[in-house]
Amino acid sequence: MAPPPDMAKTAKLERYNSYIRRVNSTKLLNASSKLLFRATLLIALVLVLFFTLNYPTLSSDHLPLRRSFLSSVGGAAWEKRVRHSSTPRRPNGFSVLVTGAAGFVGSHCSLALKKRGDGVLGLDNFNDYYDPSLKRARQSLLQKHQIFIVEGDLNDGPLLTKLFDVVPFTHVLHLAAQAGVRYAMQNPQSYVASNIAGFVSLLEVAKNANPQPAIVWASSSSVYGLNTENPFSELHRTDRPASLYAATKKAGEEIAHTYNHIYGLSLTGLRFFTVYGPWGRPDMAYFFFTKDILQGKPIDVYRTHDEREVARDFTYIDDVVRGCLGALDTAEKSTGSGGKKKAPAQLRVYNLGNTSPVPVGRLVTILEALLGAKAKRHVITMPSNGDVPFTHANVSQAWRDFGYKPTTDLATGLRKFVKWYVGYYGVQPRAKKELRLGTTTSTDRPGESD
Ligand SMILES: O=C(O)[C@H]1O[C@H](OP(=O)(O)OP(=O)(O)OC[C@H]2O[C@@H](n3ccc(=O)[nH]c3=O)[C@H](O)[C@@H]2O)[C@H](O)[C@@H](O)[C@@H]1O
Repeated sequence: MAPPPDMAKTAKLERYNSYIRRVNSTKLLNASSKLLFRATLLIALVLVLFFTLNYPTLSSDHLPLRRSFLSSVGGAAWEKRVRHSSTPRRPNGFSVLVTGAAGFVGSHCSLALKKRGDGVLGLDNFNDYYDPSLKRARQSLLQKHQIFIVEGDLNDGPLLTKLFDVVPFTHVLHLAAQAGVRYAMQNPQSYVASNIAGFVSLLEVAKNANPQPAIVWASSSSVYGLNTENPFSELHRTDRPASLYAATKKAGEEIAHTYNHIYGLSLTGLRFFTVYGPWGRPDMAYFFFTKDILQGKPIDVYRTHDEREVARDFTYIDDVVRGCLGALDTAEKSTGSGGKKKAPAQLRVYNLGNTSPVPVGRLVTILEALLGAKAKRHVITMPSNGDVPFTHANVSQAWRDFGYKPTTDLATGLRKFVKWYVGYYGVQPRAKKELRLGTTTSTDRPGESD
């Protein structure tokens, strides 16, 4: 029997309503799964960006990805900046790639080269071994002098290749490194990554370049290690490093030999002796002693196990810059091309020191006078941290080959450093008046802080 018409209508309405509910819930489901999908995509993107930009090691696998996110590399405008920065402005001027250009020695050398008309392109990874804002301030200073620093890592082979594709560098001044003797016990891998893997990465690209550049690079006085002959000569033993830092620099010298031997690269290693001065490195003793003395904090002054004072051949930055430029000026051309050696090439190593060691206690006394504040000296026996008791350079070879002659004693150099320090950090030393420190601004040129 057929239902009465009213009931049939109600049943139809009921079926219609349930159909609408089904359609609505499907729509709702579709909408929420779309939302879920988008949210997941967003979170994944944020995670990729986070890990890419914060990846803490120098793993080359991740660098191209990181670079493409930073997107500062490549493109016509970028290449134009790279070329402009590297173009010399004097006849027969050099075109120099300065690695570690935002570093202490790197920034000073870049400015000195630019000033005399050479083209300079910087490369720096702006790592946070010490306050990166100081590196950024040096970068701004270089930028004012038309020096462009490419932000990238030595272990990024494709980036280095790209740079050499764009510019036929005549020279490389390789100063990028993991510095610091004592920190090597805390972070050994960073020394291997920068000073060994990074150096090999650079040499691999340089040997394939056409023309091959001549390379001048920073070794270290620490390679003398447990050497007791005095003053240190390039002819002395360097096979007893006291720290991993020294071992990686010594490894660099051996690696330089290999690339010179196989590929005809012209290579000059410079053994720097405790370089100090304006725009210096905050991890070095003279720098953090200054900070701590001003803040009334105690400082550790090391003495040797046989109760003698620890001493260093502290070398002022301007002297070292002259040494670096002298080494570049006398570097012969590499002899290979396209990865093939054509003839024997130049291989050199030089001490760049001050030739007059000063005990650390004396350094503190000079700082006290300049700052007008007494240091809270905590004299302790040198911990087993890779430090050596003394350094003392014989620089006769650098003098003979490029006229290297240090001219700045520690008191003069520290006065220039303190003058820069108080200007840069905006502090007032009590001795300001007596010592005529004056003030300086953070825009002072390195090497011209007097
Ligand atoms: O000549 C070099 O090759 C090296 O010079 C410095 O290494 P270092 O001489 O140890 O310089 P600082 O760390 O500034 O130490 C200077 C002196 O102060 C001493 N010192 C350091 C720290 C401290 O708390 N107390 C102290 O008495 C050290 O033993 C050393 O004798 C640089 O840090 C290295 O990167 C560089 O390669």
